[in-house]
Amino acid sequence: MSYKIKEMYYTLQGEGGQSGRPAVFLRFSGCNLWSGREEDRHKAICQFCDTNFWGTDGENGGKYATAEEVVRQATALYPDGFSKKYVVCTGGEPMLQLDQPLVDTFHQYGFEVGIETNGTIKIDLPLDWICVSPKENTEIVQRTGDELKIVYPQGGMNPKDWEDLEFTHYYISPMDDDHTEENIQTCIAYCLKNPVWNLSLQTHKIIRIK
Ligand SMILES: C[S@@+](CC[C@H](N)C(=O)[O-])C[C@H]1O[C@@H](n2cnc3c(N)ncnc32)[C@H](O)[C@@H]1O
Ligand SMILES: Nc1nc2[nH]cc(C(=O)O)c2c(=O)[nH]1
Ligand code: SF4
Ligand SMILES: [Mg+2]
Repeated sequence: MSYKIKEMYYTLQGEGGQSGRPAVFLRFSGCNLWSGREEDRHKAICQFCDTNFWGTDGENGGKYATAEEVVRQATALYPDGFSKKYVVCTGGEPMLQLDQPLVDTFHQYGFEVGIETNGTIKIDLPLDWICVSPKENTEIVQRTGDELKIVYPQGGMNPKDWEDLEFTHYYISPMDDDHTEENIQTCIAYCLKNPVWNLSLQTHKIIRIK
């Protein structure tokens, strides 16, 4: 299996329960809810995406022929001799490409493996951290994990409808759009009223890292 990767870079996890943790971000190209082309955004199932996942032209992007090649590149981004490495598989939709050989190889090389997924594809992989971020008008088949992270407000989506799923942490993350400041206030008020939900900020945008 080969892998189409938009970019791979070393940074801090900006969102959710692992926020602040150094990690390699492995951004796969392609998504099942949007082509990634601006001219298609208005007809996409997911229209608010903040990410360029089209093609393989980013930092360390490309077509990788083997899992070993991917993991070797990820390892090279870390300081030498650190044994609790962490890779966040994202995209695009990482479940279109992430497979057992790649997860196994990351584990062999001393990585914990996390994922940021839209939840429309069932995960049958031994992952160390699963973040599901559901999108309106999709069927969520991955209904368990470590964190459920709802981008809010998101059309008519009601976080209450998601409280029965089996996650350890429940996060509300402000929609980044033309009304971000207002959305942050809406999210703060929502968490204070509904304390099952904790606020997650996109801290990498605040501190201006990738
Ligand atoms: C770009 S997505 C890639 C992973 C996967 N396709 C997904 O949607 O979870 C990474 C994270 O960014 C979030 N996200 C995307 N666009 C956003 C926006 N405009 N404001 C806030 N969060 C956003 C997603 O909900 C997801 O949690
Ligand atoms: N620093 C940083 N943290 C992130 N957490 C989730 C991200 C994503 O795009 O999946 C992301 C990202 O793009 N950058
Ligand atoms: S599902 Fe994720 S990657 Fe795909 S368009 Fe939506 S936010 Fe972007
Ligand atoms: Mg991002």
